[in-house]
Amino acid sequence: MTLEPFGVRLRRAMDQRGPLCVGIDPHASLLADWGLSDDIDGLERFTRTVVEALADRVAVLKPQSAFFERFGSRGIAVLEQAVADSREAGALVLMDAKRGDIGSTMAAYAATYLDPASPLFSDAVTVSPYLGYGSLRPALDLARESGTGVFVLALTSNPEGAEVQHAVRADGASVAATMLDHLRAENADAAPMGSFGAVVGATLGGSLGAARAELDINGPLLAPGIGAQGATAADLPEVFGAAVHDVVPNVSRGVLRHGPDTAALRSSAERFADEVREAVSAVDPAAG
Ligand SMILES: O=C(O)c1cc(=O)[nH]c(=O)n1[C@@H]1O[C@H](COP(=O)(O)O)[C@@H](O)[C@H]1O
Repeated sequence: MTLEPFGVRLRRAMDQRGPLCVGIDPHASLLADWGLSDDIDGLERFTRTVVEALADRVAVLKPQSAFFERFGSRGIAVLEQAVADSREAGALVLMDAKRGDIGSTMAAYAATYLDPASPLFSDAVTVSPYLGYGSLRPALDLARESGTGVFVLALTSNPEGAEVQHAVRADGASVAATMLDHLRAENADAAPMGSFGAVVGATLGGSLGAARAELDINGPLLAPGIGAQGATAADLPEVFGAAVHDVVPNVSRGVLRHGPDTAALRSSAERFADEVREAVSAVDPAAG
């Protein structure tokens, strides 16, 4: 079965479920707060609880691979199950793996997450372009073929990102703006939105500089940083301007800290989703 392009599926999910992405980040400290052991059983129970609470209602779930890799092959098995169960319940799965390597190795990462035959097959994956945007080509091509998506780190939510991402090339363009340019070209002619997204932190306030004018990539903008990193839904219009209509805000710890109670996880996700809806609806899509 061939999937519709990821951008089509994502826009539909955003319209139907609201644009929120909830991260599945089983930090050791969260396992402890939930009364779970820091072992494979704790990981499995934490993950199953989040998936059961949210996969039938949020647009996107974003498992953070690092927290599963930490437990070796049994952690990966929990991740595989979470991906399958989440997709089965109707959530799109964005695998947060932030892979990036030379093209020939990138092809193997692409096969891991974007080949429908893979046990970790996901709807989209995060990648790092800092070996050069062109090194991502195998992932971009496989995503196009398999109806999946790729999210490229452009302006990350952490303060250390600026030294790389705001660096200016000989032609005057910043590194981040260059990534956004590449993505715009990748998404050209796609409707209602392309499958190739950028990661732009919700924490960046007014500090995007010239890159803010480059956010119109005709693709999704994953915006982590709401909740534990200090940003709020109300910050989104200032950071993104009219591009806020393409933003998929991510909250991980801000929701997860309400577990293990299922109802509390759900109402927290609903609250964030309502706040995002309200902030986004206040922005005129035609505004600059
Ligand atoms: O790609 C990401 O998701 C990401 C990019 C970024 O710039 N900043 C960022 O925090 N993330 C991820 O988003 C999640 C944020 O988690 P919380 O701070 O708990 O909401 C983590 O899984 C991060 O790895």
